[in-house]
Amino acid sequence: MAARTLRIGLIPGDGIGREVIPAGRRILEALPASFKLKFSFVDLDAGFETFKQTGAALPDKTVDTLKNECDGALFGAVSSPSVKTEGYSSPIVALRKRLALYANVRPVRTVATAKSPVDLVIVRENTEDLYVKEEKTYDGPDGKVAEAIKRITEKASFNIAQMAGDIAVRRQRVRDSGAPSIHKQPLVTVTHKSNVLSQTDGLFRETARKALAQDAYKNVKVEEQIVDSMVYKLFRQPSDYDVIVAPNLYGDILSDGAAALVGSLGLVPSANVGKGFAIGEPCHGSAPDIEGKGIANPIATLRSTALMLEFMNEEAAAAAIYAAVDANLEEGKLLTPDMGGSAKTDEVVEDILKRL
Ligand SMILES: NC(=O)C1=CN([C@@H]2O[C@H](COP(=O)(O)OP(=O)(O)OC[C@H]3O[C@@H](n4cnc5c(N)ncnc54)[C@H](O)[C@@H]3O)[C@@H](O)[C@H]2O)C=CC1
Ligand SMILES: O=C(O)CCCC(=O)C(=O)O
Repeated sequence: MAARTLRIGLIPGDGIGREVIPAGRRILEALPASFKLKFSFVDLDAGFETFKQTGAALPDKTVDTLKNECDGALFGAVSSPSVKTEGYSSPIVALRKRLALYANVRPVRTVATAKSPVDLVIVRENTEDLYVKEEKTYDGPDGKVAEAIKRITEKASFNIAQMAGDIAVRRQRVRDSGAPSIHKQPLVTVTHKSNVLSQTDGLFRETARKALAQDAYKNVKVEEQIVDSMVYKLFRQPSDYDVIVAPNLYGDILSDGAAALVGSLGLVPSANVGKGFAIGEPCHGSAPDIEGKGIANPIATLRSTALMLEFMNEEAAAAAIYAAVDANLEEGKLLTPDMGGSAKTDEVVEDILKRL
C-alpha cells in the first residue's frame, strides 16, 4: 500500500503556542514508517503578534491555505490584548466559525495506573452560544449597559449531540474489543442551565435529547445535569462521567476545570472538528507567566496531534502517540514543572519520541 501524504497547517500563535507546536510537528515526523504516513507542513500566522504586525489577527491567507491546501492543522494558542483594542477579535473563535468546525472534542483522562482514574470526553458546541460575540454597550438611565446575545440553534445542538453519541458508541466499541476501562456502559450527560434559561438552554436540552434518542444510540445511556451541579459532581466523582455534551461556554469552562482533575492544563488536548477537517489544539492558552522559559508542557499538544490523526481516520498512528505519552507519564521521571518535575519542554519531547 502506498503511503498517504497529509499536508498539515501549523499555526503556533503567541506565547507558549510557539514552544509547543514544534513538538506536534516532530512527533508526526517521527512516526514509524509502518504507519505509511508522510507529512508536509505549511507555517501559518494568527494571533495578537500577527494583529500588531498586519492589522489582522486571522489573515485571510491562513484561512484560504487551510481550506485549499491542508488535510488538517495544529493550532497553538493566542494571547488577547490586556486592554480593549479596536479591530482585534479572537482568531481561534473566528477560525472555528469560518471553517465550520462545529465540535470541540476534549478528552480528559489520567493514565491507567492512576490512583483516582478519570476517563471522560467533553464534547463542546463550537460555533454559537455566547461565542457569536454579538455584544453592544449603550447608555441606560443608571449608567452603561452591556448586552450579549446567547444564540442556540436546533441544527448546531442536534449536530453536537450526535457527535457526543457517536463518540460514546466508538468508546464502547474500543472497550468491547478488550481495552481496559473504568466504564462499563456508554453514557452521555447533557449539560445545560435550562432551569433558568428555559428558551436557549431549553432548546439545547430538548434537541440533544431528540438527537440521542435515535436508534444508533439505543445502547447509550443518556442523563442530564444542570451545569452548576455538574461542576460539583464532576469534582466529587469524576469517574462517573464518560461523555459530556455542552453548549459552547459551559463546555469551555468545564474542560479547564476537568484539567485540574488530571494534574495540569498542559495535559489536555482538543480537536476542533468539522465535516472532513480537524484542527488539533491544546486546551490551554498562551500562558504568559511561563512564556520563553522553555518549560511549557508539550503533552497537550502531542495528544492534540494524535486527536487530529484520529479524526483523519489514522487511529493506529494516534494510538502510538497516546501510548508513548502515557509511558512517559507512567514512569514519571521526566516531567515539566506544572507536573511537579523540573524537565524542559524539549527533554519531555525527546523522551516521548524515544518511546514511539
Ligand atoms: N485557545 C486559545 O488560544 C486560548 C487563549 N487564551 C489566552 O491565553 C492568555 C493567557 O490566559 P490564561 O487565562 O492565563 O490561561 P492559560 O491557559 O494560558 O494559563 C493558565 C495557567 O495554566 C498554566 N499552563 C497553561 N498551559 C500550560 C502548559 N502547556 N504547560 C504548563 N503550564 C501551563 C499557565 O502557566 C497558567 O498558570 C490570554 O490572553 C487568553 O486570552 C486562553 C485560553 C485559550
Ligand atoms: O483568547 C482567545 O483568543 C480565545 C480563548 C478561547 C477559549 O478559551 C476557547 O474558547 O477555547
